[in-house]
Amino acid sequence: MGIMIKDLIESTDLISVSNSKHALPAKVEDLTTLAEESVEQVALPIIDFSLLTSGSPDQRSKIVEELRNACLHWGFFMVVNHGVPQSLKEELINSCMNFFDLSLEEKSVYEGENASDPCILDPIICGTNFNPASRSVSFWRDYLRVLVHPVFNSPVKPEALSEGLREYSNRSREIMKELTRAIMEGLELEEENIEESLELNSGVQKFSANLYPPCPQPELAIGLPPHADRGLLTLLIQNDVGGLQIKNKGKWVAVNAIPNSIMVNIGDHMEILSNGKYKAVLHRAVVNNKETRISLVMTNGPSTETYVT
Ligand SMILES: O=C(O)CCC(=O)C(=O)O
Ligand SMILES: [Fe+2]
Repeated sequence: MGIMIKDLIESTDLISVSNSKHALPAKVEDLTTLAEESVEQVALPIIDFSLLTSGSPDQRSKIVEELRNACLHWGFFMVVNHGVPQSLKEELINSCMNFFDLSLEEKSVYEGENASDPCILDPIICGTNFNPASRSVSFWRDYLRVLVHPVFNSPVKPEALSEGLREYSNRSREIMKELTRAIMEGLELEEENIEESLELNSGVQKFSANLYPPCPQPELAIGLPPHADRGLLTLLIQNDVGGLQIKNKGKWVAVNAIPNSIMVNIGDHMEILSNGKYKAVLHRAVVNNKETRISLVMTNGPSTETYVT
């Protein structure tokens, strides 16, 4: 496989990324907004998940209303009291870090047979956006992507990854279903049974670990370019290093998760379900020159058989 960024910076003395494929042409991005300090930090709405599942009817209605406002004005919110133990989050982050620490040879098992065909998803794929053979722009990110539902997959190494991933897949699916129900309620589009009509119990869950090693010239590179997510809702957890920015009212703002929260955002299927009322908001990841950032992202979609209208 081609070298990954983590292995590249560990094997060489990379001090500059300008004139390399990691540097962005000024036209692609407004570079002045890439430096962390030039972007305003905002506090996203906080949703108390426990009140949805075990609050009084009044408490639940209040959360439904808060979700409505969060979806309408931000497309991103932080969920607290979600029931995912902090220990599971830490274990998952550690085992993903350990995965990236494997040798290139061990990681290359997951190069992906269909990597060049976006229509075929490999059950497990690991790679980087760095392509030494290409002159086009590439991004400062290594990744591992695993399809975890309806069929569960996991790399065999490190061993702890598989167990944590299965547990997190199950728990995040429950959170996603409950949030979807509450969001539908807030839209007054209460379907008889949203789980059934979207076949959520056989929904597609894709897990990605994104690794952003320190970059010598972060102002010239980007971790992940602006995009909106596929699916209904995306759940994101990360280590303590910031880097996520979202586009809000026409400008980029930095969002930092409060400890022990899960960041959730609207995907394009939810935008369609809400008849365009809730937008799948653009977001991107910037990099820094000090610390490695890791984000663990679970996208949750309907089943492959469902037409979302
Ligand atoms: O790393 C992040 O904060 C963003 C990751 C992301 O947006 C994605 O994987 O879709
Ligand atoms: Fe994303």
